[in-house]
Amino acid sequence: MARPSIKEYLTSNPDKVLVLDGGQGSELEKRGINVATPVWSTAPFVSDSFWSDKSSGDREIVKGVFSDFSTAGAEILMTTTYQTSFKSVSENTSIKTIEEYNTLLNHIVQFSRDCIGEEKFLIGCIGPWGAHVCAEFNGDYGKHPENEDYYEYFKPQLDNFFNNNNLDLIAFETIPNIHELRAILSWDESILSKPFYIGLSVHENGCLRDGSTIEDVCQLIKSFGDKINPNLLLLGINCANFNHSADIMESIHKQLPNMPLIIYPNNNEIYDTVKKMWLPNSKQYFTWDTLVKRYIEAGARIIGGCCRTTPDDIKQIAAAVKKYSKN
Ligand SMILES: C[S+](C)CC[C@H](N)C(=O)O
Ligand SMILES: N[C@@H](CCS)C(=O)O
Ligand SMILES: [Zn+2]
Repeated sequence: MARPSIKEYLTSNPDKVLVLDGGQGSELEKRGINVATPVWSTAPFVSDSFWSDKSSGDREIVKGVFSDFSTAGAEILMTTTYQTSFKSVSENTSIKTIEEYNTLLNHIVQFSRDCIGEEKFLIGCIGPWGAHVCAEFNGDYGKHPENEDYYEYFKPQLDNFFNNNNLDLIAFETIPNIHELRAILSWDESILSKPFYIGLSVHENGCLRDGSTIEDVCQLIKSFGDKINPNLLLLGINCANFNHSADIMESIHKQLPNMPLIIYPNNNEIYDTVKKMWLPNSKQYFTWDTLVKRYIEAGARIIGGCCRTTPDDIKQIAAAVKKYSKN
């Protein structure tokens, strides 16, 4: 394989900060793909013509997104599989069986790998349980979130991703609820058998979207002590408000100083879950240059952008990473 294991890479290059790509789903949308569907950015891949017609327009758009994020400086990129859980796919598309589902995931991962080449790292993206019911930005998991069988929900995607050598790292992204976080942390190496990270969905006030404080979250992680799954490589926040992202990172770093962090905020807009569109919010008070400097000082090892960030954002992030990291 052309690349080392990501765990080995981060350990043997302790000053290296990797540049991640930007908001894949929103970038596909900007370029004309309709992702306002129950499967979000999986939409282009569930159409047969995407695979049978090698010159399909959607194929060119997806390739273009990978290519432009790579050229902008991304060294680690994600599959567009945020809302590709078996539940979301089987309830909303013509794909119904586990066999068909595995074929879909295998195709998407191989296509993504072909787009980025063998040198760059590829993340298998998994959205939260709440993505299916559009609760990733309010953390509302119903009356008894503690009773939900999160493993049953994630298992088909996990089984596929953990067996796919094209993937270097697995992402649990935009996790808004502490019960879901507790469940993920409770799974040992027999379930989460290769490197993974957890990206928390946090409110601009610094709390997890369900209202749990960052202290609650860090305490929960500390409570695992040395029983924590050694494959948990990084913790962080994603799709957080741009303006507040560095404050939140610093607060996590203060409480978990030895935890390698990952951060990729959105561009400050707010997602309207009914219209399935991004709405403008207050303006951005900082530049990427200022934020990236603070992220690195607060222990970030991977930095990128989430929804509505573009290749131009990644270019600015890459320049700032070059300026402020010692790699
Ligand atoms: C804006 S994306 C990160 C989330 C999409 C949402 N789960 C939906 O289904 O509309
Ligand atoms: N990485 C996801 C969004 C997470 S909020 C995507 O771009 O679709
Ligand atoms: Zn996002």
